[in-house]
Amino acid sequence: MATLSDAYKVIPMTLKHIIPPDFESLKRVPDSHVWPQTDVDLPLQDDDEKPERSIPVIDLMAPNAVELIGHACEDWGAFQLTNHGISTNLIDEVESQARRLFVLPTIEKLKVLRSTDGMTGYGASRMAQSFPKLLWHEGFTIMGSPLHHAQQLWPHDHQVFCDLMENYQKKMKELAHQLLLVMLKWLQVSEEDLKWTFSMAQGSLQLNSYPACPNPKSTIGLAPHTDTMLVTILHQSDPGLQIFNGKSRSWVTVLPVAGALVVNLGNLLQIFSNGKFQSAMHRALVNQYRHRISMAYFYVPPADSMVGPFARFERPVYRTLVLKEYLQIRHEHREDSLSVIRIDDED
Ligand SMILES: O=C(O)CCC(=O)C(=O)O
Ligand SMILES: [Fe+2]
Repeated sequence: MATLSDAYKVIPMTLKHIIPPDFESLKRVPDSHVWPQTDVDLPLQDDDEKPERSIPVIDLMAPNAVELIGHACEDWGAFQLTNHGISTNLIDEVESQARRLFVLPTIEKLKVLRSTDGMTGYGASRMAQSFPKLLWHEGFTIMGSPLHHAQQLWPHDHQVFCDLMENYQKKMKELAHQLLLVMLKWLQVSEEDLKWTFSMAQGSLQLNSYPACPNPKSTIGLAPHTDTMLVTILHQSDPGLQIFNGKSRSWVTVLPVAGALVVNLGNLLQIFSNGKFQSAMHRALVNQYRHRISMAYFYVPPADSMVGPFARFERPVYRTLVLKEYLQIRHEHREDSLSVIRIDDED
């Protein structure tokens, strides 16, 4: 079975794009990180968003959860989820371990720098190299056990970090699976259609750090993007996440709701659902006073699995291809990758 790491080996990053700056030492935003105003035109303000304009908050245990989730996937490609069964305690502990990592001196964090063709470890986001400007962000990616890296950071004190990160991934994987079953039900697709994914699915946990920024309006944490995989389950306790509302053509803030997790759909679900579900365009803004941490869990099929609209869709609007091949297209065409695999109407 080919893994995601195998697939990304052939799509290496340059070192320049992997090494984040020593944010702590920056008293102003360097030119390399200054974005054109049009890209950060909506500064984050506590009072500028009415909750009803933003993505829905859905109780997973509600009797009509399937319908609510189905509609949210169609209208927004994202929602906040409560009553999901993951304890607040676990989430808080994982966040505090993530913070423990990111507040280490840069020289320590560079000990676990991701390699140019690697998936795991410390570094800038993979998406960094597709933009002309750099991002006010640093990340740490985990797939399974983070032991190898954790023991380099904390030779005598890494067990808590490892146990929490492994436990969190296990819980996230179960929740992602459960959510996909709900989505399949709404799409009237049998579980069999994603059987291979379910039995071989991998996941990756992306810890995100957005240090407090001297001039938050001039830069961006994560530039607008959709996620590539099936679903992303995100925790944020400080605001910063925004989702693009295609209907009103505006960015809406996703204010953190205590205990809720944000679910957003990736490109693969848009493909599998034949465009009935959409992958949500989103971005992360930075702020002047708080060092914001978020945790994103990506649920990923094996790299050699087939990706295409479910068989129940008689007129597929996307062609079916191997995930590895899609990842290459995605790398080359970024947000246009779904149009590249679209089947034209006249055929
Ligand atoms: O930090 C956030 O709110 C967003 C993170 C994100 O979009 C990602 O990791 O892909
Ligand atoms: Fe994302």
